[in-house]
Amino acid sequence: MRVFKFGGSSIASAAKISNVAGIIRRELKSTPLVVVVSAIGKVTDMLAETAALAGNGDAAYRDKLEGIASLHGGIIRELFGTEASAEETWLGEMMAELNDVLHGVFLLRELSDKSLALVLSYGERLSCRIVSRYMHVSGTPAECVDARSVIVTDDNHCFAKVDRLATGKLIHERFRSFDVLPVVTGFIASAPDGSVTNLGRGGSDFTATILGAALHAEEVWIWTDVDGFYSADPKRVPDARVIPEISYAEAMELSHAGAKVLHPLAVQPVMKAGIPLRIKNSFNPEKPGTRIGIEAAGAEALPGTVTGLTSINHVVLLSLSGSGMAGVPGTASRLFTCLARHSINIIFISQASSEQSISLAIAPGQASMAKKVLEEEFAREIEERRIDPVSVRRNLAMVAVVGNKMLGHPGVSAQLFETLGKNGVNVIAVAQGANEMNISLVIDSADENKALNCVHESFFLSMRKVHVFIVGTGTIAKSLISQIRRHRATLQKELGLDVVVAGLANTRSMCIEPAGIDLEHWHDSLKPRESHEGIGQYIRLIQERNLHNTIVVDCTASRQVAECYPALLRANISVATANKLGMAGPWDLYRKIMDALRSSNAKFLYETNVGAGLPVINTLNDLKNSGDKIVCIEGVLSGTLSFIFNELRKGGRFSEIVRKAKESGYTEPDPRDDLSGADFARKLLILGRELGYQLEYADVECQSLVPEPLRGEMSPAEFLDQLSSIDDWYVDEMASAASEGMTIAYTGELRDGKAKVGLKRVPLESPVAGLNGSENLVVFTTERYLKTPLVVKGPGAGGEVTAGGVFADILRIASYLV
Ligand SMILES: NC(=O)C1=CN([C@@H]2O[C@H](COP(=O)(O)OP(=O)(O)OC[C@H]3O[C@@H](n4cnc5c(N)ncnc54)[C@H](O)[C@@H]3O)[C@@H](O)[C@H]2O)C=CC1
Ligand SMILES: N[C@@H](CC=O)C(=O)O
Ligand code: NA
Repeated sequence: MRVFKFGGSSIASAAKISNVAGIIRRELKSTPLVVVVSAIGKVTDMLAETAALAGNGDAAYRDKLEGIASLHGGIIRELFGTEASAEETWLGEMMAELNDVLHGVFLLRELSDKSLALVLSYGERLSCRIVSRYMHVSGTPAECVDARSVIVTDDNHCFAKVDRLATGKLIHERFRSFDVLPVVTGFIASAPDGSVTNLGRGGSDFTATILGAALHAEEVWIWTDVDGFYSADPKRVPDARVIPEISYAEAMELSHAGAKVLHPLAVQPVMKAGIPLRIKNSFNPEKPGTRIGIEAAGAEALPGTVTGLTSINHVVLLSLSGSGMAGVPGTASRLFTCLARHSINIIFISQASSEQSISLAIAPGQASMAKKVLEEEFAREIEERRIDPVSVRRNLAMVAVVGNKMLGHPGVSAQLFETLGKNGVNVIAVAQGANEMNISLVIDSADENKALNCVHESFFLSMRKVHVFIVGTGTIAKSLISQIRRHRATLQKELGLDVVVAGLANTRSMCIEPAGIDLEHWHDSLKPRESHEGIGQYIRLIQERNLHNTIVVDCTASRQVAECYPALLRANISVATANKLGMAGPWDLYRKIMDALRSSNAKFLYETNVGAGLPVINTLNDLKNSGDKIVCIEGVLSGTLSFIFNELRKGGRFSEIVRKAKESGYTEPDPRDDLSGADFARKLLILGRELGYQLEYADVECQSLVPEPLRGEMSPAEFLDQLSSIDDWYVDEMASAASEGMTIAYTGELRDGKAKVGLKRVPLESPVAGLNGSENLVVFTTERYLKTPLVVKGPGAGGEVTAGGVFADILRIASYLV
């Protein structure tokens, strides 16, 4: 025999009741059933509101009551069709009776718990009769059983305590044998004087497990509108999944803090009797649901030590602190007694061993009252300054990780705090009981979703996500997007890493899609930006989204974007950038970035700032961090300038080569940034700063190849059109150098904190003269690499190699985050 309980959501309409009837009929084929029903969805709330209005002497209760009558009337007419009249007559009688009760409450303007319990009982009495009659007329003989005849309680009317012994006996007698399907009212019971009581909100679950335990049911199934206990609230954690099996204790831990699938009290009767409970979805009955039993069976349970996460969205933290608390027995006792006296429920408690402070989380609605009564209780100590005024911290949430197997398993809290820390979630208070089944944390409400998602991913999922927000949709960004698109599945398979491009923006348009932009058609998702905040709007929205493992990737050449780095880092958002205007920006910006980075848990990587995808910055830092001393860094660090002279050597014309460099994606958005030497100079500036020199851009000696007349305001296109005026000069210059066995190249050098870039004649056999295409050449002369310098050489510009370098930086950040 099984006991089935259907919640209000499962019977909220005629169609849903008929669906439930189908489930019952199907299951009856394999085992006898006892069915428990809640009130029809929302009806208990409507009854409570009606009663409250009547109690306040507000005649509007009649309209509410009318609403309740017509809700049930509609369902009856739909279910019973032409046979509805008998049921409608009965409904009319019930409503008249209820109206009398409410009228009394209205006249007296007094709503006692006893009257409220009576009013609320109509919800289950109505639903039970409707469901049982419907079963009956649709071919399954059934009868309505009023639980008041079998469940007896004390006289605490709205949260009554069950007399288990007497109840057990009555249940036995009533259900010793039954040949028609019993449909029992959930939630309600009777007091010793015969008045109606109820078992507290959600009490129908309790009715079901009391019946199940007394009748030695083989299982108790709670039918609801979700597939079972989720590993976290699916509304907040999209990747949450149904937990196949959990223990009774875990179910209680999970249902205490917010997971509203099951009333925690309901677990006790079946736990004692060792009867499994199952949570099932009446709208998805094929799903196995969650089985709650003695031990979570290994095979089916999710791997790992943590079973589930829960959260309470709004709590307030009260702290009682003061130097006069340590070593004074009785303070805690007075604190708790005082709160208990005022019926203030404590959700969370924490006291550190210094005994200087006790923190409590309570519901926000009780905070002011709690502060007031505690300050009265400790008035003397506060006056004598042994205890401080009670501090109240609002806008907080409580998150808990729960699991049987956390007991004696080192590393769970380490993993928990590490994940939160890397995501910049500040933990305000912590509590873990010695049963080690639950670690509860109080955090800022704004961080709740982020915390739940990163902790959930860390404990439950083999696939870890990073959310990438790209700025810029030009050459580098385009290559990056296509590299991520092509390589994503491999990363998922081989590294268990999902690189989700959650945002894109350029100067005019943007798109934010936390679940991931379709990278095949990313153009279509870009929408014009409405606000005039510039990129600030995008950055603000990224911060507001507050997704876990967020990386902003800068593929622009914009100063405005670079100026956002400090704020991003302070918000614990990591940055990977190809844009040099941060690291080579004014010293003040550079300092701000470095300061923000030091105080942040986020990462900031910029390998492509120098030599594009070539390992220049990482190589330099490896040398430096391992104790080598850099004597000199020299070579060619401009892909564009390298390309120009490599092509001139083959006989090309200057202006045409520059055009080709631009078309090949080597140049800066404005090629004058390359020809002026500025881009090269910035790279040496960055390397100099890496070495600890306080350099400004102006400190770099820089020779410009932009002809004087072309330096003014003009578009890159106009500039290119006018550039041919200097083609002949280069032809002559190359010829003159060649006549001496030399060639010209644009090179740079950083030595003793001094940097310079410019044109130079070099022998034809020198390595610089042997470069091809956009190749860069970086020569590190160090104490260790003195006779034979360390050389990094390869293409130093272009979409694919640069995007590859940015992608590698993203993956470095990801491997830190996940
Ligand atoms: N092209 C190359 O070989 C290399 C480029 N880089 C750097 O990569 C960056 C991008 O270069 P490319 O893709 O070649 O340039 P690009 O001109 O093709 O693309 C720049 C993109 O940034 C966007 N953008 C500019 N200002 C913006 C703002 N304020 N807000 C939002 N979006 C803005 C533009 O709309 C455009 O989509 C530059 O900083 C460059 O120095 C670094 C290494 C190599
Ligand atoms: N425009 C740059 C691109 C790399 O930073 C160059 O030409 O080197
Ligand atoms: Na590089």
